[in-house]
Amino acid sequence: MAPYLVGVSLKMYFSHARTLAWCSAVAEVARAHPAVRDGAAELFVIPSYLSVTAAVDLLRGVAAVGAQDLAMEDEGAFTGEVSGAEIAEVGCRVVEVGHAERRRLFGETDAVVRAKTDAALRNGLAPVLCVGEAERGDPESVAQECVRQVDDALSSARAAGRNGHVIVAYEPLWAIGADSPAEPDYIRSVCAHLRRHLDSSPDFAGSRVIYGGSARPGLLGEIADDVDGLFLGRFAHRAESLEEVLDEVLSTRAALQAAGGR
Ligand SMILES: O=C(CO)COP(=O)(O)O
Repeated sequence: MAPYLVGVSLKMYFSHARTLAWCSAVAEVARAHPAVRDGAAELFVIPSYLSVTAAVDLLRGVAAVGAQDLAMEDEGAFTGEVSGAEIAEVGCRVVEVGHAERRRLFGETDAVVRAKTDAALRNGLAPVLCVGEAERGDPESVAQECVRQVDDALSSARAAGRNGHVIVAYEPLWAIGADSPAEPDYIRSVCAHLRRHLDSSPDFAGSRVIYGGSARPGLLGEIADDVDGLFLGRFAHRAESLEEVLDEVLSTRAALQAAGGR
């Protein structure tokens, strides 16, 4: 059975000191947890840039670390930018691309997302490619729109003949920062469609689909058949919540195994 991927973005919520304390607490939880020890769960953590190298050290052996953004270029006169090359150099394995907040607040266009996805893959990083619809719709058309976003984001990398592992984070924009996630059936339907689509792309074999948008303890068991994991935000700010999610990975796998699924 493939491991569930449990990712956390800390966005810009924490100070450096709080990030270090959180990473230490998460490392302790993860080291002791059978879901991580036995490979049932795979963790990744995405702090802000300045905390990335400390997080790599604190989480070594228990969680991959990533950055929340990367430059389109690999080096040069680009003040304020951080290259995928440097992100990989300091030990990151993943990088977020095209998060809804970057699109909405910082003007990231589809062209930028294409270039950053290519930059991630060019540097051996797995892009955590964020896709999602602006408004709640019918799951079939939402899925088609998400597939369009994925294919658009991957198009430059494809044209350059790249392949690799992509983590598609399905995040309905209306569920980000909300009180509750999208309904389980809605999530399942969109994610199942996205998974079928990725499975038909041999150049990105092994790619996974995770759900984010007010994801929290209690959700995984409701959607587990059709997703490869969760992308958590606010509801992972307590290390205990992450522990609950890891508990659910074990109970969910046991239930699926008993039912002969996944
Ligand atoms: O955007 C998200 C993760 O990247 C989701 O954030 P929240 O879970 O805080 O809504």
